[in-house]
Amino acid sequence: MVQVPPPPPTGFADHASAAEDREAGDGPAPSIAEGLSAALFQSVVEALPVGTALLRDGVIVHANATLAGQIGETIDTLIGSPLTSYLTPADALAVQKVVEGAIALHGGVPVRRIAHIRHISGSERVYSLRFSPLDNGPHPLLVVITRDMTAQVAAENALRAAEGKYRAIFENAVEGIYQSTPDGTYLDVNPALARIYGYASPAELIAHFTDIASQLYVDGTKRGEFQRLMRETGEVRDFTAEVWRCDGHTIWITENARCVRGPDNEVLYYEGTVEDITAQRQSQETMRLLGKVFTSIAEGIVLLERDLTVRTVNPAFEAMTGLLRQDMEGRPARLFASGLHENDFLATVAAEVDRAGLWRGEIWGERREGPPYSGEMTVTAVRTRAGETTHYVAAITDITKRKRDEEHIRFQANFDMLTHLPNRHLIMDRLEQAMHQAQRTGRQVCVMFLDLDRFKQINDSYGHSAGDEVLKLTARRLRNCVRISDSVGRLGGDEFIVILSNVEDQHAGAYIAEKILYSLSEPFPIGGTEVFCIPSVGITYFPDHGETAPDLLRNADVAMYHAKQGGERRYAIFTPDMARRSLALLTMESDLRHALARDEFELHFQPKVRADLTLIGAEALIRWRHPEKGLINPGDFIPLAEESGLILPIGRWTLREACDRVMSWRAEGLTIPSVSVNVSPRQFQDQTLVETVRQILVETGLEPEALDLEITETVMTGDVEHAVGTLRALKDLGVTLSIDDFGTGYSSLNYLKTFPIDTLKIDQTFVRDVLHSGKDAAIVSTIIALARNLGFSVVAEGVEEIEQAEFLGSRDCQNFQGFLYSRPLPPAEFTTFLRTAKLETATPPDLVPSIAPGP
Ligand SMILES: Nc1nc2c(ncn2[C@@H]2O[C@H](COP(=O)(O)O[C@H]3[C@@H](O)[C@H](n4cnc5c(=O)[nH]c(N)nc54)O[C@@H]3COP(=O)(O)O)[C@@H](O)[C@H]2O)c(=O)[nH]1
Repeated sequence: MVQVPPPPPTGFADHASAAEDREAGDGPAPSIAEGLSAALFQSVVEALPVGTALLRDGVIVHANATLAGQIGETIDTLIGSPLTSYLTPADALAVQKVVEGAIALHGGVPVRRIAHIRHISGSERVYSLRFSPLDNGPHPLLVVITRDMTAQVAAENALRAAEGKYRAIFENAVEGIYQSTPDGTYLDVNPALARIYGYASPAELIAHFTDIASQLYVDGTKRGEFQRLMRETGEVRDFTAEVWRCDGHTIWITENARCVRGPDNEVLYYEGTVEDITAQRQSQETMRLLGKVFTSIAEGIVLLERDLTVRTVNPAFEAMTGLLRQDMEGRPARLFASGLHENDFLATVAAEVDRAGLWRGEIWGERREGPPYSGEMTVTAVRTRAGETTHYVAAITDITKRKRDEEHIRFQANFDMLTHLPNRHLIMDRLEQAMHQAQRTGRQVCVMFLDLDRFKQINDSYGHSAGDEVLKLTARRLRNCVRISDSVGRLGGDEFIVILSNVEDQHAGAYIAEKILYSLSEPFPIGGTEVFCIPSVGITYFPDHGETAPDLLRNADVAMYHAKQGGERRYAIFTPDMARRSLALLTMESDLRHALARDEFELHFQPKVRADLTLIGAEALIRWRHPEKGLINPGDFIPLAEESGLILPIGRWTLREACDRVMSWRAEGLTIPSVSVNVSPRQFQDQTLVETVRQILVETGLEPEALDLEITETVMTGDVEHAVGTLRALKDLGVTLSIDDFGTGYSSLNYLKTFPIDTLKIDQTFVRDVLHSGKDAAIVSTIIALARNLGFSVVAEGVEEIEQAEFLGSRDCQNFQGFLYSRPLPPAEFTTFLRTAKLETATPPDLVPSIAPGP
């Protein structure tokens, strides 16, 4: 049975009105308004837009129309019903607890619950139930005000859902998202931005940045640019910048941001997104670089479609072939010179690339104009991940020059560049081949070693290009002297080799040597003049004179050396004895190298006298006191010293020793008007000769006019201008000059008048037979007359008999040197000679021409 509640207290209306007024408030229940009539209060409650009920023990004792409408029942139906009966079970339980705790509520804080009220129609709506106790006691009266919250809760739920959604986007976005202040701090950032900038969390990032301009951007001006855009346009789009990461590395980002403004258009903050485009930029950069590689690489690159039409070519290919990219693109590739490759060559190459992944080889490439080029081509395939070929890349290098260079190098390796004859390497190879052939046929091979006798002189006198010309002409003449099946090679310098293969006997060598000597005895026309350059030829035969190519060559060299010793226009066939002598010479050369240091040289002196036995001078003649071989005469070692170059230090020693010796004799009161010293051709060519003479004169104190230098006629051949220059320079020092062995060489009468000569020495070979040979007598008479006419002094050497001296005197030669007066003497003996011989001593003026020159 429903217990009828007592009538509401007078204050109910007041209370309800106050509850309506303060429905959102959380203060204690207001006191019942005073001054309102109960009826009016009832009306007010009835009119309230919120449901209102009085509950006692949870049962509705009073309800207004709004509550009735909210439930869909009449007020009468409601009264007497527990409020919880209109609620969902879960809510009913919660409300029941509130009702049960109503006593505790009294005088306390109103309690609000959200609950679902079931409408009679079956629908449910969400309400805010606000309970306020009206009195105390075991069964307090509760005012409950119900307000429909369905729309608000739905809106709040929707908002929450939306917020959750956007928060999730914010939290999980791959792009960085931020809100930042115009003065350069972050208000909020998402985890992605923290990640991009290398921070552990958004909070760490936000805490770190106090000035974005200086802390974020590598280029400090970037932030200014960002802000300018914000100011001017309110947004930035695709704003690219390089920024610092937390770890000190830099990355590239792109930003899109906008300016968020307040109601007064003031800037509240910036919000924007950040994308890390480092990888993208790197790949763009890589693409850019690859593009650059493609356009700037020196190799020609052709990109081919699968069907072997040209996709594109690079500039290097255009430059290499003259073919234009626009003419090639989209067309079947024309890479190879027609006629030099099979028509389907490219297809064959592509098939090989499909099979093996690569093709590499040499090609003849086509050019737009001109001959084909020699190319090195590498073709590779561009494949999909699935392995399907989409393109081919052909890289081509023009190796025409390299090929030519290789050819040149091959030529250089085998041929002498000057004469184009086979060089040592190739000629030795040919010799070996000829030896093999001879072994098979039982025949012989003839090896001829040639050396041009005066080549060095030509080189020194006329220059290297003249020397080169002589070598080229020699090569041509040699080739003309032999059969096509024979070989001619150049070993280097002025050394040539001729190989006669398949010779029957040992006459062939001599025959060809004669032929060569005859051919090379013809003058060589060089630069408007003619020079002579005759070879010495050494001959060996395989197998008699050596079983290996080097042996044959070495023995031919030995034979050649002997031919040279025998004079010009000579050839020699090798004999074992020659080898022994060569060895002796080699040993001597080695000893000679040590002789100066070991002080093994000495000078002997031979007087020069006038017919009245006045001493006019002495000739210093070198001797070598060999520790084992005893005294060696200059004839046996001077040629070797010349050849080896040792003559230069030996010559310097001789000069100094001769001058010193004269000074020593003078110191002993023995006067020698003049000392003659031989100057060999090699010494004469030496650039330092004049300075050496000057120095020695200064250092020894000998007056220049007391030194006479004997040179041979050979200086008149070759570079005469240079020779005259040297002679003049020597003369300028004050020394006198004699031509030694006059009549045996190539004296040109024309040069005789040019050369600043003082004395002609008639060679002893003419003097020797002057009494018995009319010709020699005539030559001697002629030389004397020539000297007289040219204003030279004349000395006859090799005078052994008084009759010879008388004959010479009768021909107006008054100066003599020879055994008749004295042999060359060692210094000590020469001292005795000076002291004991009954000789007058001439003073230097006595050395001037004995016969005055004619007008
Ligand atoms: N570059 C140098 N050459 C030199 C030097 N010393 C000598 N020589 C040259 O060596 C050649 C041989 O000289 P040598 O054996 O000393 O013979 C000289 C005389 O001994 C010899 N002579 C002198 N009188 C007679 C004689 O009456 N009968 C005879 N049978 N021989 C005689 O003649 C040589 C002197 O010759 P020359 O120099 O031509 O006056 C010889 O060519 C020397 O030049 C040196 O230091 N440096």
